Amino acid sequence: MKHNIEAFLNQVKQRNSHEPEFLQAVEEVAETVIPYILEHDIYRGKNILTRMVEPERLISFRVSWVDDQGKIQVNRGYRVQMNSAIGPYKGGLRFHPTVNASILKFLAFEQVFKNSLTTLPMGGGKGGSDFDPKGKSDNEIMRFCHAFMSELFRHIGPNTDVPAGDIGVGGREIGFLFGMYKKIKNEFTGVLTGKGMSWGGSLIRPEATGYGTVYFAEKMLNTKGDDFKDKNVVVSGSGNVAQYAVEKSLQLGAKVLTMSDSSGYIYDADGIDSDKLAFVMELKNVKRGRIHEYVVKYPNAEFVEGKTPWGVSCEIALPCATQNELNEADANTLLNNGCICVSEGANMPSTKEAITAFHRAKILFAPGKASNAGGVATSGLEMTQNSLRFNWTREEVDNKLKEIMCNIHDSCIKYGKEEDGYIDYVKGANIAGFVKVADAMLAQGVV
Ligand SMILES: NC(=O)C1=CN([C@@H]2O[C@H](COP(=O)(O)OP(=O)(O)OC[C@H]3O[C@@H](n4cnc5c(N)ncnc54)[C@H](OP(=O)(O)O)[C@@H]3O)[C@@H](O)[C@H]2O)C=CC1
Ligand SMILES: O=C(O)CCC(=O)C(=O)O
Repeated sequence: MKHNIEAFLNQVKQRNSHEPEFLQAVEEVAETVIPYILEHDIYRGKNILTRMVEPERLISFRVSWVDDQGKIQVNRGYRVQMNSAIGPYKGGLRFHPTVNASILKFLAFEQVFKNSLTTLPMGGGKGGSDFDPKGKSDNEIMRFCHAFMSELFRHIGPNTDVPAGDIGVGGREIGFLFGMYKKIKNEFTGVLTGKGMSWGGSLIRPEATGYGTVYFAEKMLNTKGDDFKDKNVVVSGSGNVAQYAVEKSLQLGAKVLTMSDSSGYIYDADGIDSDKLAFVMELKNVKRGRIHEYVVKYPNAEFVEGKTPWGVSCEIALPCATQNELNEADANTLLNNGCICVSEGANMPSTKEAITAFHRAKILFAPGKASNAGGVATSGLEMTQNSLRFNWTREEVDNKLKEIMCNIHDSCIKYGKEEDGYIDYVKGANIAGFVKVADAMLAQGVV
């Protein structure tokens, strides 16, 4: 068994030697899925995982645009179309200076499993650019988005590939991207999700990833007869996912102590209540400011520069910023401080060593592909509403989101429950995600 995993990983390493994040994501899946493949005749000898780690298509393109000084700028754009066995490619666009093929392939690979877990008919993809939105004017953002879509449009479509937001891409960017797609194609279709409410968006989509992450954590806690009430929660990030993870934690009666951005974190021992959260939302979504401005408004809180918040004592940790933001030392600190539950809002925020520490301590740990699947699931619901040309109410969408998160939790138990009763959510999510995609690939033959 060990030999099969090593041989497989060596082959993937040879082909993708300069892609550490992609290799990290593949390794985590291989370690849990290869044993399952070897135990099941229908999957053995079909090279399914070898096919799944090779993107069906990886598009890279030049994005030229003019900045406010009249200078011509050039960025690189990408779309990784990873797997379309169970539906059109689906996954976000990330605008961040660190974006490269490795990051987008890891995200697209994770997306295949995540989308399968939602039970909705969506394949996996991801895209973006090394464009840095920080400090850019609205007009620069618009010109960049229009230039990006002037190439991307030929590779996507409502039945082909449906992008959405991710880091650096929110409602504003989706609007500009949609506007250019509509102009070039002369059609009004559900080609993107995360759209505004007056032009095809779904209620609850902005909230869905953060809410879903908390719904999943609550389900995990329920297996121990526990819940969010009166728990101390530490959150990283202050963007879309973090904001709504904080909101839902507060609604469930928890006390949220931290939020962060790439400059550091704020620690508010009195708790970030709903008024303080409204301030953060205005600061981040409208003023596009930095998290340290929180302590100017709320001087009882402190700002810790250049650090992540994992040293703050808590029962529940919600990493909602970025990949590999929580390492082994952080995991041990969280465990020593009494943390009992980690639910990933971000994609792959915990390193492999951190996950091993959580598993060894047998605490509740949910990998992002299960716990943050509420975002893409609600994108799937947006696609359904677009096809129906009908909008569901806030309550209807929220109930469907809860049901989907509940089903994902059940799938993780089905494939991840161990003999001693401990639930390995990593194993559960990987195998459950794999089975549906693998069955579809087998049915469709070698294509
Ligand atoms: N939006 C969605 O629906 C979904 C998002 N996700 C994942 O959730 C995570 C957050 O995404 P989202 O909230 O949408 O993105 P946003 O752009 O809205 O927010 C990102 C947040 O993370 C921080 N951050 C980004 N990069 C780093 C870094 N290198 N170090 C420290 N902090 C960093 C940002 O700080 P700063 O402003 O300083 O850069 C910001 O606070 C990502 O991993 C994304 O892939 C997963 C599922 C769905
Ligand atoms: O809503 C979507 O399609 C994308 C969400 C996403 O990028 C993710 O799940 O990581």
